[in-house]
Amino acid sequence: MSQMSLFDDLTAAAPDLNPYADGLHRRQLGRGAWLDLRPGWVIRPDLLMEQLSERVPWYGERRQMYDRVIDVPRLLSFHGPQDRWPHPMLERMRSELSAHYRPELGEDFVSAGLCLYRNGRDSVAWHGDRIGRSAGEDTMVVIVSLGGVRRLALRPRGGGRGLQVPMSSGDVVVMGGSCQRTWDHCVPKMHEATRSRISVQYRVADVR
Ligand SMILES: O=C(O)CCC(=O)C(=O)O
Ligand SMILES: [Fe+2]
Repeated sequence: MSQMSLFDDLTAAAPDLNPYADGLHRRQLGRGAWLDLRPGWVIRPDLLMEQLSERVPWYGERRQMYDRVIDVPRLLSFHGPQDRWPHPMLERMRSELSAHYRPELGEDFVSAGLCLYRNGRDSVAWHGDRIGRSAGEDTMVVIVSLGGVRRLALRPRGGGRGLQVPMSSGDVVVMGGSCQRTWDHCVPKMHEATRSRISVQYRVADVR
């Protein structure tokens, strides 16, 4: 094997990123909320998914629900600005997203929240990311989706017509403007068999 083809083989084995602005599309939701959709940002997303499944320190969470304690139906891992992040691609995505959105957002994304949906029974219930500044201010929450296809469902708070956005491996969805205050979102359970999925969410300081 020549040097060149050996080099090609090595680089071919790594996840990578397409230019973010290519194929980026904004959709206005109303009430000051919008979604940015960037399909196919990550190159070799399933490889990144596999590497993250192994390297991320996943933990389960239990929550009080009325008089019972129940398992949260997904695994989690949270990485703030002071932490060592478990994969260099997580930091590279953070800095490319920050560079793209900084002029509009006025600050950088600083945290990566990861969720692992092991199968179609794992899910996240209706909520807005309203812990911290996002309770009263516009912000952006970025979702990078890896692995099995799932849907992000959104509905206006207080009623009205909702929508569903399919998220495939390597796709990015950004919830922007007033979205966390004026809309709720969820990842519904699926009845069909589905591959596991990892969601990486980037947020600014003091937003959860
Ligand atoms: O799985 C996703 O992409 C969304 C997760 C989510 O909404 C959250 O963790 O706040
Ligand atoms: Fe959320």
